[in-house]
Amino acid sequence: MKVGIVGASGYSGLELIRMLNMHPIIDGLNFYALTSNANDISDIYPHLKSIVKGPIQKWVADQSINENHIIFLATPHGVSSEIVMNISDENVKIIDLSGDFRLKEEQKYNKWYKSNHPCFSKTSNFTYGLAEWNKEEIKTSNFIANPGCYPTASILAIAPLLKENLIVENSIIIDAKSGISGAGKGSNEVTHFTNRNDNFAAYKIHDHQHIPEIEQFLSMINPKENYITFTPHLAPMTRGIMATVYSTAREMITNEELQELYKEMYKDSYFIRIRDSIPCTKDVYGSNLCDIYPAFDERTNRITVISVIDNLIKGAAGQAIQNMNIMLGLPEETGLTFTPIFP
Ligand SMILES: NC(=O)C1=CN([C@@H]2O[C@H](COP(=O)(O)OP(=O)(O)OC[C@H]3O[C@@H](n4cnc5c(N)ncnc54)[C@H](OP(=O)(O)O)[C@@H]3O)[C@@H](O)[C@H]2O)C=CC1
Ligand SMILES: CC(=O)N[C@@H](CCC(=O)OP(=O)(O)O)C(=O)O
Repeated sequence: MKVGIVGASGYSGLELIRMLNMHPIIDGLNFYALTSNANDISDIYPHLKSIVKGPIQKWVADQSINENHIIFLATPHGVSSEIVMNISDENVKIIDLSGDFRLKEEQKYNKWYKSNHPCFSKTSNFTYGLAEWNKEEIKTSNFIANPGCYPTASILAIAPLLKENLIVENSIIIDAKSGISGAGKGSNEVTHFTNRNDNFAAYKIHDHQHIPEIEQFLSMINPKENYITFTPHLAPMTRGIMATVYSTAREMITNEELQELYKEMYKDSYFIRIRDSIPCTKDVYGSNLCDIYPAFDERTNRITVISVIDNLIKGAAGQAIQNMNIMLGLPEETGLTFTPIFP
């Protein structure tokens, strides 16, 4: 099985390389990038020396396709859609990590991504790759839109409550914190050390591209759910996302009942751990796990759910490999059973 990673020089691409290099059924990796160019990937990433070998090449539409059975697009939005637009081979499997094929309404894509989609009609071929809720569809798909990092943490936290119709419509507030690697490898004012170290900041209030993605999926679970309030923050850490999700309960529920509901809902989900203590980002650091802790506050009638993931793994590359496993008929955890890194 030969796999191509487009965007191999980026952060998610590097995580794909690390994990696919240990994957039991993958026997060839090809690397592609835009400007990065090297005879061997370890020339630009010395930490890979004598472990991973292979040149970084330019992606050349149909020629590069033929070199691979599966393609991961770890490329920015706008770039993934350009690449897909120029692929004519319907048999290749594509897993796109960008936001280009997640939204099912063209107007929403153009509005929230602030650009016109070059091939929106191709979106209907893509399945949203959140395996905990969509596994059957993923099994029969050749094209996967891998969920965004914030949507992964947020949807996994709140979906069980919507499925059981336990919360008041449009009462969801998501307060999310991300490590800086979520912004990719580029260096700019946002990622600058002095702006991020010892600092905490909110951004894109009411304007983040993950708002329609979360709303779209939640409304599929419960059609009455239309609008969320979502505020992302940058935390002074390299990796990790914590989503703290608040909603108003229709009726009183005990913490024990919440625990039972979540455990039952995710009993077949290898990567979800329902916690009876409050999780932190390091509990899942470097793993494909998502730890979830639900709690009811009888004074306010609100439910708080905390969810933590590693943005580069369950939020990107690990979830993409989980999807590949399911597409290939393998157990979803194949090659992904490593423990988190703590401390
Ligand atoms: N970082 C994260 O936590 C998450 C990221 N994502 C999504 O995953 C995708 C990748 O993100 P991330 O790894 O952070 O990004 P990076 O900025 O770290 O890397 C982007 C990569 O794309 C390559 N690239 C850009 N344009 C082209 C092109 N025209 N042809 C081929 N390669 C190209 C770059 O190559 P070069 O080095 O040559 O410039 C680079 O390797 C994005 O869509 C992002 O939104 C999703 C969830 C989480
Ligand atoms: C910290 C940080 O900057 N995070 C990125 C999310 C990365 C991601 O998942 O974005 P896509 O939906 O485009 O794939 C952001 O807020 O835009």
